[in-house]
Amino acid sequence: MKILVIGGGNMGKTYARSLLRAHLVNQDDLMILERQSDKAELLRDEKIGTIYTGPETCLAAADLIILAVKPQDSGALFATLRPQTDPQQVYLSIMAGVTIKSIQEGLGVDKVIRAMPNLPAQIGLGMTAYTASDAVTRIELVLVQNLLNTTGKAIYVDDEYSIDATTAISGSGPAYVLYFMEAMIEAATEMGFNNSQAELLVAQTFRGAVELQMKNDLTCREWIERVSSKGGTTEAAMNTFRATSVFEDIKSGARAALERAIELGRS
Ligand SMILES: NC(=O)C1=CN([C@@H]2O[C@H](COP(=O)(O)OP(=O)(O)OC[C@H]3O[C@@H](n4cnc5c(N)ncnc54)[C@H](O)[C@@H]3O)[C@@H](O)[C@H]2O)C=CC1
Ligand SMILES: O=C(O)[C@@H]1CCC=N1
Repeated sequence: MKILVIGGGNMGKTYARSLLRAHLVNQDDLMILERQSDKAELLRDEKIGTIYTGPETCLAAADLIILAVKPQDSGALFATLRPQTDPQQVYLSIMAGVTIKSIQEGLGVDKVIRAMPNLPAQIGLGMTAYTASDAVTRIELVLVQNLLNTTGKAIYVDDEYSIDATTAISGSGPAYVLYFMEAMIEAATEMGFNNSQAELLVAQTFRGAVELQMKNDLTCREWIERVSSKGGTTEAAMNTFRATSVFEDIKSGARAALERAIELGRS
C-alpha cells in the first residue's frame, strides 16, 4: 500500500514519521507532497519517504492520501487534485472544520475519513477522534485505525459534530494546558526560581497531576480536595481562582474553538 501525505508541516511530518517508526509503511511506499520548495528540501534531508512539490506523479500512485494542509488551503488543493483522483483511493483528512461532504465534492471521491488528532501525536501521546463516510469499507477503516493508533489513542465517533467538538477539546487543548503552564512558570520565576528550575517544577507538577487523574478513579474535584488542607495554601489559591471567572473563561475558550471549527466547515 502506498501512502501520500499532503502538507509537510507539523502534522504531516508527524504522520510520516509515526508510520515509518511503526513499520506500517516503508520509505519506498511513503510519499510527501509539500508545495513550498524550501520546506520540501528540508524534508528530503530527513529521509521520510519521497518528497514531491506537485501532485502530477505522486497522487495517482497512492492508495491512501492524508490531507494535512490548513483548512484555508483546502479549496485550492482540491482544485489541483480533482482531475487525477481515483474513486478507489481512501482520503484521510485531519483538517479542522472541513466536512466529509466538502471533501467528497471537492475531490470527486467517496471514501473519506475525517480525523482530529493533536500535536502530542509527535511523541506518540496524541488523542484522535475519527469518523468515516459510508463508502469506506470495514477493512479500510481498520487500516486507518491502525495508522492513527501509531500516534497515540484514537476513538471512533458517529458524527462530524463530535469531530468539531474534539477539535475544541483535545485538538486545540494542548495550547490551553500550555497556557496554564506558562502562567505558572511566570509565577515561579517571579518568586525567584531561574527559568529551568521553574520549567521543571511546573512540568513535573502537570505530569504528576495528569498521571494521578488517569490512573485512579477519583474526579478532578476529589483530587483537588486531597491536595487542599483546611486553612492551607491550596485553599488560598483555589479561593482566589473561584473568586474570578477563570473556570468559565476556560469553557468559553473551548466553545469559541468549537464555533470556529463549525465556521471553517462553512467557508
Ligand atoms: N497543529 C496542530 O496542533 C493540529 C493541526 N491540525 C490540522 O492539521 C492541518 C495541518 O496543520 P499544521 O501541520 O499545523 O500546518 P502547517 O502550516 O505546519 O503545515 C501545512 C503544510 O501544508 C503545505 N501546503 C499548503 N497547501 C498545499 C498544497 N496545495 N500542496 C502541498 N502542500 C501544501 C504548507 O506549505 C505547509 O507546509 C490543519 O488543517 C490543521 O487544522 C489538526 C490537529 C492538530
Ligand atoms: O488551531 C487549529 O485550527 C488546529 C486544529 C486543532 C489544533 N490546531
